[in-house]
Amino acid sequence: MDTLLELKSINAAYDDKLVLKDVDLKINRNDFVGIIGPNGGGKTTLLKVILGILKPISGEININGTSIGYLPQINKIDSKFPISVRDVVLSGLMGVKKLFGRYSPENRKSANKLMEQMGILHLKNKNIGELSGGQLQRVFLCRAIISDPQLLILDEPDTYVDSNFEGELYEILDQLNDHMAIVVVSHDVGTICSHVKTIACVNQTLCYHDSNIISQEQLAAYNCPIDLITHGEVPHRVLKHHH
Ligand SMILES: Nc1ncnc2c1ncn2[C@@H]1O[C@H](COP(=O)(O)OP(=O)(O)OP(=O)(O)O)[C@@H](O)[C@H]1O
Repeated sequence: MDTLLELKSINAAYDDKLVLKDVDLKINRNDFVGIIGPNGGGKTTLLKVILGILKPISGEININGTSIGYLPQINKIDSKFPISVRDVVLSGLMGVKKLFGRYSPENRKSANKLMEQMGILHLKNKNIGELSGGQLQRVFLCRAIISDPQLLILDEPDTYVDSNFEGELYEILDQLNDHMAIVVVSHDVGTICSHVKTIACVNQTLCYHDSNIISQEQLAAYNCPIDLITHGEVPHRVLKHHH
């Protein structure tokens, strides 16, 4: 079981406000981890620490040279920046060698294939400022996976997508999980639990749950807010019971 990433006793803060406290997390090849927790609980901060965007005040991070693809929260992206859909997707290859400073025909082919798979090929020459939230989300998902990273990190990938694409999105993630580890943050506990393999609940501290089935009692014990759960009536959002 190859470890792609390990965090040990991480404390992270903004100014003097402690946001993550004594967090341990290990991601192995083929893991599919869902990160849940209340608003302001520190989920995005945890991703920032993993990505090296935020330096923790203490603790140890072992990345072991793992390549990481990242889908940021779409509402935090400045879509006024003048760049085409195709160029955003290709920019996911920034670390990959270009032929004479240009993207190779293979690069362009894989960008087209991904855009087709996500249903956005017809938008390839559009400026990203002209897209809807759901379209933008697909563009940035293509960008995150085009380099075929060992670890894919997604911060609320389903915020703007409709329920049709949400199903497709998780099918795509399932396929990718055959050869890459996935960490996904979501507020939709029901949806996330039915797709991931394990769950980490983040509310300043991190509680790791080695299964995708989690009861209300366990959520409460992990300090995760029960009001995150949508009860009964809404299809596909019923939380599985613990056996
Ligand atoms: N750049 C920043 N400067 C100061 N405080 C910040 C900054 N970013 C986040 N915080 C604070 O840190 C805490 C954790 O924020 P974070 O974004 O990690 O939470 P989250 O679990 O991702 O929340 P949400 O579910 O609302 O996206 C919050 O109290 C937030 O106000």
